[in-house]
Amino acid sequence: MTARKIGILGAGSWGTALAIQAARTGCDVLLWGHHPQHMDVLAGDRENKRYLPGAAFPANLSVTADLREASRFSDLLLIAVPSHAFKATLEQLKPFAADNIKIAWATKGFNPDNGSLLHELVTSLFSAETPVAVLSGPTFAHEVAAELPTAITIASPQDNFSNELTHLFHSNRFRTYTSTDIIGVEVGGAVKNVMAIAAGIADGLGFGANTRAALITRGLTEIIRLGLRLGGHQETFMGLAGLGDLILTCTDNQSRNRRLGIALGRGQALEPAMREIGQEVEGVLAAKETYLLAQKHGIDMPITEQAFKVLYEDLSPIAAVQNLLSRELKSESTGQ
Ligand SMILES: NC(=O)C1=CN([C@@H]2O[C@H](COP(=O)(O)OP(=O)(O)OC[C@H]3O[C@@H](n4cnc5c(N)ncnc54)[C@H](OP(=O)(O)O)[C@@H]3O)[C@@H](O)[C@H]2O)C=CC1
Ligand SMILES: O=C(CO)COP(=O)(O)O
Repeated sequence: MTARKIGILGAGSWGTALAIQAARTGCDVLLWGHHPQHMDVLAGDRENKRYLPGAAFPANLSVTADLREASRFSDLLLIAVPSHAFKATLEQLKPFAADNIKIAWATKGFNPDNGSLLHELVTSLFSAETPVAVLSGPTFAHEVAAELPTAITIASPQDNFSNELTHLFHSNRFRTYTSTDIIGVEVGGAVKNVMAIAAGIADGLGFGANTRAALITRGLTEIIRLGLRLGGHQETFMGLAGLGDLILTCTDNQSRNRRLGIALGRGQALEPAMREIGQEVEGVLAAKETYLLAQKHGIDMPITEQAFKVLYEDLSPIAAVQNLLSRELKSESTGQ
C-alpha cells in the first residue's frame, strides 16, 4: 500500500529536490535538516536558497529541525544526508523510530568507518527485517527540481517496499524503475564519484574526448570488478545506477565531483577547490574507501588508485596519468 506521508532527512540539494518531487506527486512531506537557523530560513522563504535556489516549495512540504518530529511524522523515512553524516543520523533517529519503520536513502557513498555498504549499516543498527531501499541514478538535483525528464532506480530486497517507493515518487517527469540488487546500485552510486573526479582531472589537464571516453569505459570496468566481488549483478552496472550515472557525472559540469577534478587538473590545491565548490564532494571519501576495498579484496582498480594518490598522497595529476599509461600492456577483456 502506498504511504501518503514521508519524512526526508537531509536538507541539502538532493534531499530538497526529492522532498519537492514527493510533494508534487501528492504526498505530505516533512523535510528535516540539522541546522535550526537554516531550517527557519527555509520555512520563511518556502525555498532552499542555499542549496536549491529557484525551486518553490509546494504547500504540502513542511520543514523541521526536530528529528523526533520527523521520525514521528511517518513510518517511511528517506535519508539524503552526505555519507559522512549517515551513521550519526541513523543513531540519532533510532530512539524515536517507530517499530514498523521503513528506511530508504539516496546517499551515495560508503560507511567511512569501515567501508561497508550503507544497507549493512542500516540493518546492523536497526534489524535485518527492517524494510530498506536505495534510490540512485543519473539525477542532478537542479534538473529534478526543474522537472526535466529523469529516470531513477529504486532497489530493495523487499519488492513491496520498492514498489511503494516507485509509486510515491513517480510522475510524468520522473520515471522510477525497481531493482532487487541493492549492492550493485550502492556500489555504482559510490564509485562513479571517484571516476568523475578522474575524468575532471583529465579535462582540467587539457586532454580531450578520447581520454574522457577511455576513463569512463575503464572506470566502468573497475566498478564492475568491485561490484561483482561484493555481490552486485552485472546488469545493474549497465543500468541507470551504473553506466547512466557514470556518464552523467563524468561529462557534465553540474557534477561537483567532476568540477573538483577539473580544478585539481588545472593545478588548484584540494582544500581551496573544495571550499570553492561549497557543497558535498562524495568522491573524495569514496576514493579512499574504494581504494582500501580494492586492496582488501585483491582487485585491480588502477584509476581509483591514481585518484586516491592525487587526493591523499600529493601525487601530481600529470604523474597519475603517466602512471596509468605506462602500465604493462594487456588484453582489454582480462578480469584483472
Ligand atoms: N545533489 C545531487 O544532485 C545529488 C546528490 N546525491 C547524494 O545525496 C547526498 C547528499 O548530497 P547533497 O544534498 O547533494 O549535498 P549538499 O552539499 O547539497 O548538501 C549537504 C547537506 O547535508 C547537510 N549536512 C551536513 N552535515 C550534516 C550532518 N552531520 N547531519 C545532517 N545533515 C548534514 C548540510 O547541512 P548544513 O549546510 O546546514 O550543514 C546540507 O543540508 C550525497 O550522498 C550525494 O552524493 C545523489 C544524487 C543527486
Ligand atoms: O550523483 C549525482 C547525480 O546523479 C550528483 O553528482 P555530484 O555529487 O558529482 O554533483
